[in-house]
Amino acid sequence: MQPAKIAPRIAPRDRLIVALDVPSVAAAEAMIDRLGDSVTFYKIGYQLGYAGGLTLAKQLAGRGKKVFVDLKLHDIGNTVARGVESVASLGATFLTVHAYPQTMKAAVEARAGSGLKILAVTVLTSYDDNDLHAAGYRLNVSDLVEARARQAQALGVDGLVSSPEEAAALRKIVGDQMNLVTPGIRPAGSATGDQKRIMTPGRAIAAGADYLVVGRPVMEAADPKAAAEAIHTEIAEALA
Ligand SMILES: O=C(O)c1cc(=O)[nH]c(=O)n1[C@@H]1O[C@H](COP(=O)(O)O)[C@@H](O)[C@H]1O
Repeated sequence: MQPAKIAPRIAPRDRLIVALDVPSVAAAEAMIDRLGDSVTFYKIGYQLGYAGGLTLAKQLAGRGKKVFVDLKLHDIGNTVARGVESVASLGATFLTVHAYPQTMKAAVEARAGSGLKILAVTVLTSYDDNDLHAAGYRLNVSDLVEARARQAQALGVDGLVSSPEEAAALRKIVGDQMNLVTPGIRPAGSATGDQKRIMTPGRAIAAGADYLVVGRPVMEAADPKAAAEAIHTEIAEALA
């Protein structure tokens, strides 16, 4: 595959974002200790966020780690805006919102003047065309991802969350101005689980992804640090 344009500004080791999908701050801290220098960027989502994880997010940012707060906000504009302001005060780098126009507009306006970047979730990586149709959509995954990417770009959103399967097409649409953040990463041989649109780390980077979000392949590995380092090796090889 022809490598797509890759944003040069991101330090290679910051391209791996590990999802701290654990039930407690204690479990998260134990994993952070185990991973040590091999992980610079952590994602805190529903499971940990609702169990004290937002306080941990602030502490991690204070300790020099980058933090992605994954709350996938979607509400009336005023509520989204006030929520974004609260997350901005944590010192996080990324916050997710669902890619609906009112939500994206409110989030972008509310993050102004902070260091927080807004990521719009296009179509969840656990969805395929049949799942979208079952939810009442007439568009296929690729068409809906592209339509939402165009809306997000027009509204000034900082980045997109999609499967790496869409990364090459998205890069052509949004150029290198938006961060492409891709979950659905599965190193060769690892279990797919509930993900449907997946790629290996190396192929995702070659397709144009800026950041790879990885949960279970690192968090459930017998040696999480070795699993993270193996992903760094794949990323480095794809960038070379
Ligand atoms: O926003 C996300 O981070 C996200 C969007 C998406 O479309 N798919 C997706 O898997 N994620 C998150 O990425 C992580 C993937 O975890 P694993 O499937 O265990 O690697 C989870 O924390 C998900 O919540």
